[in-house]
Amino acid sequence: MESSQNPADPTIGPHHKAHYDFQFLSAGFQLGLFEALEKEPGITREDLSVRLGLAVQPCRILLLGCTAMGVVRKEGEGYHNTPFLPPLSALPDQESAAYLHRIYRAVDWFCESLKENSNVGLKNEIPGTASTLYGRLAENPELESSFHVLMSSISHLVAEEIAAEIDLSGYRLLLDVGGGAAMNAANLARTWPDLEVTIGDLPSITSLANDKIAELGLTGRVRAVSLDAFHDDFPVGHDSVLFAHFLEIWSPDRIRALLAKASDALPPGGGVFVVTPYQDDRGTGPERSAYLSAYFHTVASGEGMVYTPMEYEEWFGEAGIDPVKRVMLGPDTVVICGRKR
Ligand SMILES: C[S@@+](CC[C@H](N)C(=O)[O-])C[C@H]1O[C@@H](n2cnc3c(N)ncnc32)[C@H](O)[C@@H]1O
Repeated sequence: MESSQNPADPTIGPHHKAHYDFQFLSAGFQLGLFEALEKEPGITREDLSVRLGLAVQPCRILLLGCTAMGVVRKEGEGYHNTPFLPPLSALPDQESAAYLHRIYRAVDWFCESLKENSNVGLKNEIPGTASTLYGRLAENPELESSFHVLMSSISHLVAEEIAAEIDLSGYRLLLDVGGGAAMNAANLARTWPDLEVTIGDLPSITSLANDKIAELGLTGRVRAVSLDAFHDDFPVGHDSVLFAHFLEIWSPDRIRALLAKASDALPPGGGVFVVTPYQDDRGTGPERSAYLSAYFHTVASGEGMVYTPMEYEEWFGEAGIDPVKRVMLGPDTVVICGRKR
């Protein structure tokens, strides 16, 4: 039996109270509790209530929940973060926490989204008229910038591994479709000194990406251009295409169309690399594939989910791309590598 089918505690117990745990964590981030404890370890409850702008009793309730969960520790009268927190606090700075809070609210519409087969969470919680999260972000510049801060911090966790594990030694010009704020492009360009990278992303992102590229001193080898992957032709002349954290946003039909477009734009032997969250081929997990699928369906697009490597390999075949290998990056991310016939 695969581990994803065999959770440590198979009872419903921890799950039916999970909304409380989540609220303690979410409030801790939003109110700056963990940041305050990082700056002033051992601070007392009374001082914390002043720092966080909370009345004494609400602050006490927050601390009770966080210590009960084990994310905060009390020693004498002072409070400390525990080692359970850093993987989380590494992600949400205040800006990202504000963004995540919106997403948490939107995911509350999961059941309605399943019934309507549509991203009801996006429609009800993120202002704007576009049908996808990315379109609505373009309508909300502050939210868009928070999204990219957060996305970069998530991509950062695997970006170095991607650069270490994907062999681009045979390629000179990579097209990074939906490349966002250049996290992967920058790492790949640093790893492969002969490589040039074109990031194709929505117009609202390109100047953000180009500023980042300039800041990293990579202008000349990395550039961002405006590309709507569905409606524009892919720029010509590239010998490899990267889809990182991109294809899973979309439906199988749209993924097939994107892979066909990539294949058409490449010469024979051209490389195709899909970096995506991992779902095992039997469709049983891991957990992160389930969470992210709920997110894509309820918020991001209403049409995507985390697919299995086997599905990508079939879609590669239909597009005239031979699957070459799968590379796991930790337990939750896979790179599916292919070569155009
Ligand atoms: C989940 S982010 C991934 C960013 C980056 N590849 C990474 O791994 O960090 C998805 C990206 O797709 C872009 N995007 C969404 N719709 C797009 C479209 N139609 N054409 C091109 N890019 C698009 C978004 O702006 C965003 O930067």
